[in-house]
Amino acid sequence: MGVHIEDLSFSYKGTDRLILEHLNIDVQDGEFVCLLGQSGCGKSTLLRLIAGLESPTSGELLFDGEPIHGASLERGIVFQDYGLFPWMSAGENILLGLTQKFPDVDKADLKKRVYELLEAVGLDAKIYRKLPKELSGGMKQRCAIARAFGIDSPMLLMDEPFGALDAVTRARLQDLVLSLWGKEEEKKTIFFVTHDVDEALLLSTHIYMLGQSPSHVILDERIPEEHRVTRNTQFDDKWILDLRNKLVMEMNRDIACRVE
Ligand SMILES: Nc1ncnc2c1ncn2[C@@H]1O[C@H](COP(=O)(O)OP(=O)(O)OP(=O)(O)O)[C@@H](O)[C@H]1O
Repeated sequence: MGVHIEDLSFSYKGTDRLILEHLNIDVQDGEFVCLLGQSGCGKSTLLRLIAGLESPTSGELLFDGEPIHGASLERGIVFQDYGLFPWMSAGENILLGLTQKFPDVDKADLKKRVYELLEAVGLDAKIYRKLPKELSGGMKQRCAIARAFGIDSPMLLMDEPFGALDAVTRARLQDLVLSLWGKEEEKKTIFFVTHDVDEALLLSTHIYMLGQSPSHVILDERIPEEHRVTRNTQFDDKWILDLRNKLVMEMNRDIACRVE
């Protein structure tokens, strides 16, 4: 489902510092959107607004044409720190999400679905009974992704989900999310926060770069289907390389503005 943001400004309650100012965003159903920008520029804040955890100070924020009022299972969230309850097993964490979303479905059927989801994210059935502390970071994030895709929200908000992972695990999970997103007939709309230009170019169909203080959109780039790249072709496409240079230059310019 699409998101339309018009002239949005935002300050956290009890403060008068503007974090976001005159922000405009237009995202269509099924797009994979990456939010790029320097640390502290307001990417997570924007995600919290779309999640319904904060409300705009002024301006318009519409989800599927309607204003957002509070959090909803229509918009799943995946955090960098996995967001798993430490006292529940991995399987129970995934099951909890399914029970909340599908309260009328038989528990045994939901449990079966948890095993299917574990398999879909490349985890052994034995993981069901493990506590999060017994799992590696990559395994925990696979569980969080299984939970998010299991809930089957039309929109997924991912806040630097791979930021704490090593490069190899990160690459595997990028491929996993892309393949889960790509194989769905009705694709989820994904908002994915990252600092990493190459990650954004690999994953997204649409990139927004946010500038700092207060944050606003400094670049809005859609990646046409014919220029979608894979890990192996990432550096072959001239159009993508030009876009990469543009993104890196804008990011550097934004850092320089801040330093001066
Ligand atoms: N609850 C809060 N109350 C007041 N200010 C906040 C709150 N949360 C974040 N901020 C401020 O809002 C600004 C934007 O923070 P935000 O976490 O959205 O940035 P970010 O781009 O996601 O950063 P990073 O990439 O480092 O995660 C920062 O200056 C931060 O200090």
